[in-house]
Order: sequence, then structure tokens, then C-alpha cells
Amino acid sequence: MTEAFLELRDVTKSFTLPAREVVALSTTSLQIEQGALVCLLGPSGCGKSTLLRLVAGFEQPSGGNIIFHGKPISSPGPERGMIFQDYALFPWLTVRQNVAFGPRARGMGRRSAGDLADRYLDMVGLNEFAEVWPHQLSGGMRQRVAIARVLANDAKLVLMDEPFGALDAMTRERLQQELLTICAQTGLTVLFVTHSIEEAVLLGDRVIVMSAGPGRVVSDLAVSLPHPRDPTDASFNDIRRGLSEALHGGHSAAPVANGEPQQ
Ligand SMILES: Nc1ncnc2c1ncn2[C@@H]1O[C@H](COP(=O)(O)OP(=O)(O)OP(=O)(O)O)[C@@H](O)[C@H]1O
Repeated sequence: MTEAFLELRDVTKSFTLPAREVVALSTTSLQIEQGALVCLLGPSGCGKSTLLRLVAGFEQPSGGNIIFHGKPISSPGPERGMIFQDYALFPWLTVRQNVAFGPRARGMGRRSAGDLADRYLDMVGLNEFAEVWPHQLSGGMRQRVAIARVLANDAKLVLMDEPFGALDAMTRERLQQELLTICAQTGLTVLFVTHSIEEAVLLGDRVIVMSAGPGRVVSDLAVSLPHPRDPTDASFNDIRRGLSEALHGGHSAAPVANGEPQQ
């Protein structure tokens, strides 16, 4: 049997508050294949961010295991990059220094790290902005820097938590297409949290729907439409409708047990 790139085995997560216990994630099992762009949809508070934070290694599961490349995840690592909605760039570093930060922290020389940063800034179309400060950039440009930064860290898996949620519609569409291009060029694996069914169908090779909290997977659907996908297309709409029903409790998109589509 081939080993999954990322596997969640019976993962649960609870938080202990002074007066009660919050179950953020019910027993969740998932397998993510290398090179896939997997979207995670679910109502607010169902545990999507918690799931990403567990995979990032920022939190430890209360039960179960998360296996990445055959090894249990026990801490954060550069091979698993996280991108948030609010950019999270270092304001005191230039764009190039932000992108070069990870490689420099791991011991790469200034010149090599700068060259590496320039390579990835070129990939996200920001080569002319290497010397500027984050506050001089638009939201879309900041998010491109964040993408360049995880790529320069040699991330194999990128965890994106509503990365385009704060952007205007046109910028969001442009970045969605750029993300698809970068994935096609680099073979990156992406776990992408969104509230938008349309965004999930536009981007996802697979869309996973979680139930209201405590979250569990209620549907796992492969989307095989070719790119670029057209939201006005009838087959796009069929998928959107199925996901909407799954999200609102109808479960019409293929339900799963332990990450395997049910027959
Ligand atoms: N550190 C924490 N301490 C206590 N409770 C927490 C903590 N982190 C998350 N929770 C709780 O766990 C549940 C899941 O939260 P999470 O942020 O993962 O949901 P989400 O699906 O990402 O929500 P949203 O879509 O609104 O961002 C919520 O009830 C939340 O209040």
C-alpha cells in the first residue's frame, strides 16, 4: 500500500476552558494525496482552523495521529507553511527580507537567500517590489509575498486559512488563478479553508465538507472539471448545489467514512 502524503487518523481536539470542555474537532480521518489542492468547507466554528493548526503543528491532537510523509507531526516545520487571511508579514522587513527570512534563519547566506527570494518573488509577479515595505503593498500583493515566503521555505504542504477572504473580488479572482498556476508549476499540496462554495469548486481537486461544531467530515467530493472552471457552467452549478446541500445538512455530495468515499 502506498503511504499517504498527509493522513489524519481518528484525530480529535478538545480545549479545556475554566468552566467546560470545548470539543473543536470530532473524530476525523482523512488522507491527502501529494500535489492535490483540497478545499475545506464548513460552518463557522466547526473546527477548520483547528484542523489546519493541528497539521501545522501549532497544536497537538487530543486523540489520534497526524502523519506527514510517514512521520507523526509533533511541532511546526518549514515543510508545512501556513498562510492566514491577515498576511502576517514582518512589518520591519522589506519584501525580499520577508521572503528570505526562513532560509536565512536556517543558515543560508545573505546572497543565496536573497537570490532565492527573488526567484519566488518573480513567480508571484513581485520582482519590482523586493525593496519596499509590507505597508506599501496592497492586500493582494501582501498575500503574494506570503505565498512567496512559504515557497522559499521549501514548503511541500501549504495550509491556507481563508487566504483571499479579505480581498476585493477582482484581486481574489486573480490570486485564485495564480495559486492554480503555482500549484501546476511546483506540484505543491494545498489544504485550503474557505467559506465560499464557489471558491472551493473553482480551486479544489477535492472539496471536504465539515458539519457544524464539533466538526466532522460529512462529505468528500472529487471535482474533476477542467481548469479554468466556469461558475456559470451547468456542471459547476450541479457540484455547487450538491455541496450546498451537504453544508446545510442534506448530505447529497458523496459522504465518507474514514476518508474513503462510500460506494
Ligand atoms: N484555543 C482555543 N481555546 C478554546 N476554544 C477554542 C480554541 N480554539 C478554537 N476553539 C473553539 O473550537 C471551535 C472550533 O474553532 P475553529 O476556529 O477551528 O473553527 P472554524 O471552523 O475555523 O471557524 P471560522 O470559520 O469561524 O474561522 C470553536 O468552538 C472555537 O471557539
